[in-house]
This record gives sequence, structure tokens and C-alpha cells, in this order.
Amino acid sequence: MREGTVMELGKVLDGVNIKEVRTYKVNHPRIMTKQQDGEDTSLALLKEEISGLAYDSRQVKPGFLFFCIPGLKFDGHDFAAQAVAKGATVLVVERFLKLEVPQILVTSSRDSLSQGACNFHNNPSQKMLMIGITGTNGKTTTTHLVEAVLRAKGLSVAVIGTIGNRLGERSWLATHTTPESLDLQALLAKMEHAGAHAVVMEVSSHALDQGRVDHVEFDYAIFTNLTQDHLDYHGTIENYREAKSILFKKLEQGEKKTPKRAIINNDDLHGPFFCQECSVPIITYGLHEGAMIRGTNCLVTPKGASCDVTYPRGKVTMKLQLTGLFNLSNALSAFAIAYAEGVEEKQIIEALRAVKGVPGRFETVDQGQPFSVIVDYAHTPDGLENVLMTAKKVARKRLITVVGCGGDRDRTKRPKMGSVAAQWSDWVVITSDNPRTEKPEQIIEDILPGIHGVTETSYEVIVDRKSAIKRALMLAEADDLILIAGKGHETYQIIGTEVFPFDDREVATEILRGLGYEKA
Ligand SMILES: CC(=O)N[C@H]1[C@@H](OP(=O)(O)OP(=O)(O)OC[C@H]2O[C@@H](n3ccc(=O)[nH]c3=O)[C@H](O)[C@@H]2O)O[C@H](CO)[C@@H](O)[C@@H]1O[C@H](C)C(=O)N[C@@H](C)C(=O)N[C@H](CCC(=O)O)C(=O)O
Ligand SMILES: Nc1ncnc2c1ncn2[C@@H]1O[C@H](COP(=O)(O)OP(=O)(O)OP(=O)(O)O)[C@@H](O)[C@H]1O
Ligand SMILES: N[C@H](CCC[C@H](N)C(=O)O)C(=O)O
Repeated sequence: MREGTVMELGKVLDGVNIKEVRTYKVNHPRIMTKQQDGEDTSLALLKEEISGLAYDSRQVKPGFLFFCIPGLKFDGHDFAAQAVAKGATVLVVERFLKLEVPQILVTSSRDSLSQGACNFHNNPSQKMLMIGITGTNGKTTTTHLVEAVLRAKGLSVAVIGTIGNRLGERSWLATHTTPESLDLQALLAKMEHAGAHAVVMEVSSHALDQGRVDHVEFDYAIFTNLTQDHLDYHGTIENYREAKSILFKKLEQGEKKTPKRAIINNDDLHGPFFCQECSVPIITYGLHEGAMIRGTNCLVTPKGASCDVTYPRGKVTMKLQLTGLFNLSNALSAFAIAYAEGVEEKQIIEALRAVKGVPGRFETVDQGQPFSVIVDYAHTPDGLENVLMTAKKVARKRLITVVGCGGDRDRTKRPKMGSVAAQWSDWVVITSDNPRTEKPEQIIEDILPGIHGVTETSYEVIVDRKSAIKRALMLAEADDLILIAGKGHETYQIIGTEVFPFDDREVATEILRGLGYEKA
């Protein structure tokens, strides 16, 4: 749907279960309902033209339909007056408001938003091959790998995820890993209009829980892995897993004629659970016995990783520029999609080999110093352990780790991250990640019991992240490896509610320069 397009309200709300329609008149509390004023009032309203949708009052423009969503922090109903003042002509509500504007009562305004967004943007996911990737770690990396293999098939592939939304040279702002349904449907429509044949997107557990992808019809769903994260939001690992499983249950629904498939990590403890949730054909992948797409003879070096891939069509050697066993696993899931899509073996192998690296994922900072500096986005116990295992493998001498944990996020992962950092590193500098509205010192207090459980590790605490990075770089001797974990591609640090410019890669570069290292 292009800018400036209008749609009849009835068409926008097609498929929404409308309980009642009313307009509250302040001076004459006359209530219009289907029952009291007859069908006509409601029908006339449903013929009204809507010029856009919004779920945030600040985004409303004249002629908009505003969805009042009760959230965790705010209640959208409290912003309805502001929305009307900005020109909203109709409201979707979960309770009637004393406002002189037509209101449509529904059970869930969030679900209605998802349906309305899909209608308003003409159901864009129907027109493209849709690949959804969920899992605790590896989503962003896997989007890059899937993009590469589908491009090898000659498709124009769009990507949606944590580090950006893009199609070729074009990019669109990313505020979330998986955008809110309205933003997602608008983005899909833009991508389709810009010529995308396929979209490979990260699907977060928050998005699944909040129905952001409810009206996206996926052709493939990939499960990477499930380990602890986001328990602040989901409460238990079972709820977290349940949220992730929605993506697989969704595969059976839809109108597309295309065959649907689930791509499941056979090495993950929760793999069998996800297999059980699927009613479409499954392709399993992994580094252990039982996987349909299986990697063996794995080799991990500082410059990359390789393995032999045995799959239903034969056996081939796969080489990556990305290092770490976990990246071989990520690549096998992309291999599975390519196999299912009939991409030729040679093209798959060439495409995966050509993927240079993903910003902020095991990214090297090189100013010609005699030790290695790696910036990585590991921010979960499992992600951190995987990257530390790889770092330990490729480090020629000591492994020095700079790590912190994000504020306003799962507190229970903090000691676990402390513990894995201590187990694998020779020296740990505990610092701040994005403290957000928590006290940085308190977050560090939560990390320390994990460190203390590993007696032989040396560590220090430096709350200020820049000073912590500087300390690690000053400690470094020739052949050491410094791992700066947690923020990867992020170009900011959130302290309180303020966002400050901060990029681990730039900070490290600047400090290295100050230490006299200058890239030739
Ligand atoms: C916990 C969570 O996911 N919250 C998301 C959720 O918020 P919410 O439902 O609680 O809404 P709220 O902020 O209470 O506001 C309620 C309503 O009032 C409206 N409002 C609010 C203020 C105002 O002035 N006017 C107004 O109309 C809001 O737009 C909203 O419709 O819906 C909002 C609208 O889409 C999101 O912006 C918000 O993301 C918050 C900011 C967030 O930090 N989310 C993170 C945790 C997240 O979603 N992360 C995942 C990735 C996780 C991972 O796998 O690593 C992601 O997909 O990005
Ligand atoms: N398959 C994997 N298993 C475990 N850890 C991984 C895997 N792939 C990547 N990682 C680690 O997790 C970090 C984050 O990877 P990536 O950005 O691909 O995951 P993500 O799922 O997109 O994370 P987020 O949703 O939080 O953005 C990497 O920097 C790496 O350290
Ligand atoms: N999508 C994750 C990213 C965490 C990145 C880390 N740097 C942090 O701030 O905790 C989240 O929002 O929990």
C-alpha cells in the first residue's frame, strides 16, 4: 500500500471480530450500537475511508484509525484523546471511552491491529517466499546465510532483523528485531514493491507472544536453539519455548499453495519438542547422528570453519569464513533451505563460503597490534559460552574477556554469564552493558556470584565500559585474545533512559591508536 492510499474501514477490519460499535455523545449520552440504532449506523461507519492506521498516538495523522492497546508500561486507551486531537476518526478499543468519536469494541486490539495491518497493506507475505527464524542465538547470523543461498538461486532477498531491514542497497530503519505487526506489514509491502521475491526474517519470542507475525504466512520456519534468555518477560523457560513454538504451529495455516517446511536443529535439547509441534514436513540439521543434513569432520580455525555435509542428495565439503562450531550449525540450517528450494550444491557451497562476516559477530578490530581483539554480540549464557569456546580454541595465549549484562532484562542470566566468562577466560573484566534504568553496580553485583563460583579465575570490576575496554587492551600481551562481548554491532549505550553514542569497535580502535597502534 503506497503513501496516500485510503481504504474503507470495513475492508481494513475484514476478519476482525467486532463486538459492538458506538459513538459516545458527551451532552446527549446517545449511544449508537448495532442493536439500538439498527445496522445502518454501523454499516455507514464501515464505509468510511481510512487514510492510515496507528497504534502509537504520536504517529496519528488526520483520517487515521487508532488502535488502543493495553501494554505493559502504558494503556493505549489513555492516549486516545491525543490520537483524536491529531485527527484519528475512529478508534479500536477494548473498553468504550467517553470520547465523541466512533469506537469499535473488540476483544483484543492488538490482534485486530495485526489483522487490520495485513488487510491495509494487501497481505504482502502472500506474494513472497517467507522464511522465519527463531531461537535464542544465531538468528541474525542465519538470516545472512539464508540470504546468500537464496540469492544464489537468483532471488531478490530482503532481510528483517536486529541489525537492520534491507533489500540489496536499500535499507529501512529497525527499531526491533521483529517489528510490531503494523510496521512489519508496511515493511513487507515496501519490500515487495521494491522487488523482493523472498524475505528472511528473525522472529523473536516477544513478537510471537505479542502476535506481531500473526498475519504473516511463512513457507519455512527455522529453529536454531533454545537456552536461557528473556525470563524477565516469559517467566519460565517453558513459556519461552511455548512462545517460540507458535512459529511452527503457524506453518500449517494459510492460503499459499507452496509446500511448507520446518527446519529444526537436531543437536538442541528442545529439537524433539519443536518437531512434535509441526504438522508439516521437517528437515533436521546438526552436527550429530540423526540429522538429515549433517555436518561431520568439523574444523575451526581463526579464519573460519569447515565440515563435510551429508544430505539426502550426497556429500560435500562446506567452508565458511565465519568461525566457530555454532556457525557451522547456523550454516547447515541455510543449507537445508537451499536443499529444499532445489539450489544446486555447487551454488550453495559457493554462496556460504562468500559470506564474509556479520557486523558485530566475532568481528576483528585490527590496528596492527600483536594481539587479537574481537567484538561479539554474545549476550546470553549459551551465546557467551559458544563464543568463548571458539575464542579459547583460536587464542594463541591468554583469553581476556570484557563482559557485562543488560539492565531491565532477565536478571537470572547474569550469574550464569559470569560463570561461563570465568570458566573459559584467563582474565575477566566485568563491566556495564546497557544498564538502562538499573544501577550498573547492582547489575554487576548480580554477575559476581557466578564469577566467585570459579575460584581460579582472575577478574576485576570496572563499571565504565570504555575504561574496562582500555584496561583489557592495556593488559594484553603478544598473542593474547581480547574478547569484548555483549554489544556487537550496537552503536549506542543506554544509561537510564538516555542513549549515548558508543561502539565497542570504535572505542577499541581509538584506544589502540592511543596505545600507538596505527593500521598501516
Ligand atoms: C516488552 C515488549 O516487547 N514491549 C513492546 C510492546 O510494548 P507494550 O505492549 O508493553 O506497550 P506499551 O509501551 O506499554 O504501550 C501501550 C500502547 O500505548 C501506546 N502509546 C504509548 C505512549 C504514547 O505516548 N502513546 C501511545 O499511543 C503504545 O504505542 C502502545 O500501543 O509493544 C511496543 C509496541 O510495539 C513495543 O515497542 C515494546 O517493545 C519494547 C520497547 C522492547 O524493548 N521490546 C523488546 C524487549 C523486544 O521486543 N525485543 C525483541 C527481541 C528480543 C530478542 O530476541 O533478543 C524484538 O523483537 O525486538
Ligand atoms: N547457533 C548459535 N548457537 C549459540 N550461540 C550462537 C549461535 N550463533 C551465534 N551465536 C552467538 O550469539 C551471538 C548473537 O548471534 P546472533 O546475532 O546471530 O543471534 P540472535 O539470535 O540474532 O540474537 P538477538 O536476537 O538477540 O539479536 C553471536 O555473537 C555469537 O556469539
Ligand atoms: N535483543 C536483546 C539484545 C540484548 C543486547 C545487550 N547488549 C543488552 O542490552 O542486554 C534484548 O533486547 O534483550
